[in-house]
Amino acid sequence: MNSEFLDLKNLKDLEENLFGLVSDLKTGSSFTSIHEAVDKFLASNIYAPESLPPFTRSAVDGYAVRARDTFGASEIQPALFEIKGEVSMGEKAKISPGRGEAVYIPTGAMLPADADSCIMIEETDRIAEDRIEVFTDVSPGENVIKQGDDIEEDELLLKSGHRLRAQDIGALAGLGITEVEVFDQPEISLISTGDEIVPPGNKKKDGEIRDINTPALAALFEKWGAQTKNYGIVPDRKRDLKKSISDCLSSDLIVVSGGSSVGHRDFTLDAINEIGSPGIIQHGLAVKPGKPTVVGKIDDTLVLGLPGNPASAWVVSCLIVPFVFKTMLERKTSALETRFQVARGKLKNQIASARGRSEYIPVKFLSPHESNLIKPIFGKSNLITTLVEADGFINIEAEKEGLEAGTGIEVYSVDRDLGLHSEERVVKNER
Ligand SMILES: Nc1nc2c(c(=O)[nH]1)N[C@H]1C(S)=C(S)[C@@H](COP(=O)(O)OP(=O)(O)OC[C@H]3O[C@@H](n4cnc5c(N)ncnc54)[C@H](O)[C@@H]3O)O[C@H]1N2
Ligand code: MOO
Repeated sequence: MNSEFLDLKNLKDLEENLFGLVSDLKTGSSFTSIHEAVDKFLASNIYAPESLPPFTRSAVDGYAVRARDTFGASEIQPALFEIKGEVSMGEKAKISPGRGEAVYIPTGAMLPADADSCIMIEETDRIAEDRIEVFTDVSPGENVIKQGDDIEEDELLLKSGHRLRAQDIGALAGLGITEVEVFDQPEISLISTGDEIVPPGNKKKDGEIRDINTPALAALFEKWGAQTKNYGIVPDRKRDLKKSISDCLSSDLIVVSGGSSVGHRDFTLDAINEIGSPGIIQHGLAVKPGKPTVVGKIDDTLVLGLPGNPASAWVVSCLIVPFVFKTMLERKTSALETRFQVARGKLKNQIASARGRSEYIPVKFLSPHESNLIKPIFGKSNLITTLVEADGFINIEAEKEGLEAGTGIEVYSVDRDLGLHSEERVVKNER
């Protein structure tokens, strides 16, 4: 193949290739405290070791009774109950109500053995030290949280591969699970290439450009649960690039930004092929932006060569890296279900698109709270503020020549707050 003509594969074919490449990459696991576990991925199923709640409890402040004794009670014809005592919070219920008897119970306390329901205190009137009138009837189970209502002993709570959220931590704590087995975070090394690229904090000379990709991608990958290592900026010399990739081979994934095309100073391809096998798996992706994407593998490390243009590097990362993660962590997914947050939008403008590559266009919700109108944010893939302005992307499939105004379409975003901050985040009023 003349290397100047890329063999553009579509995303689905790439995923099939990747699945084979990644599924044999081992992700270790270790036990971690639930206090450290948020956002980590479970490495084993979690079953409830006990029921939650562990005992049947009252859902109200009131009286524990036998429901059948309240039958027919009303405002006009209250039922009379004798108070037998009370249940203390945090203790075993010792007194049980017999026929026509009530036991005072606070919200959350253990229901006495023979009681099956509770009456709210405001439905009663204390007419003597040991006597109440009850103005309503209750049915068995009313105002009661049964043992195991939350979860039964041995029931599956969370599946392996699930990414732990704050509410999950609460459920684990409630069940007395203080440590969980989680997958080790995949390690991603980031290498930026280009003689013109300088660190963001540096003074720059004419012709130099500050590094956008490494900081942006490190933030993105960490948000997805990876550990990132920033190798730094490597000049456009094959020897240097080979050394930097070789230095990072202990990582699960190496992401090289820039140098993925076919220019005289684009060495990603050669570097990967020369370091080890199997080397380059694919060069060229039928995605716009992102055409010169490189995928390779050196021993047990996957290497992703991203186009240097910031929007291209971003789109390709969004399309490929979550798939790699999911495959590594679960080791059983054959297709990617959820890569992004998804919302429905309606195109304000007509959009043209060239056939041949599946195109990803940044869009912005015009009025997130009233309608779902979206407008495309056009700009070359060398720009970054198009992405800052955007709420997400739409996809125009490779075989389509564009979309009509008014078309309803899915908007994909890596942000959880899809569309909610459009108004505050305007970078340029009109492009
Ligand atoms: N003859 C051809 N030229 C180009 C083609 C092509 O098919 N034939 N494809 C174009 C496309 S599409 C893209 S995308 C770029 C990809 O080029 P590279 O991956 O080799 O990337 P570079 O040349 O190193 O950089 C491209 C561009 O991006 C800037 N850049 C690079 N790294 C960073 C960074 N970390 N932060 C900010 N900006 C970065 C770099 O300065 C260049 O302007 O190739 C086209 N050319
Ligand atoms: O594919 Mo390039 O990534 O269009 O800008």
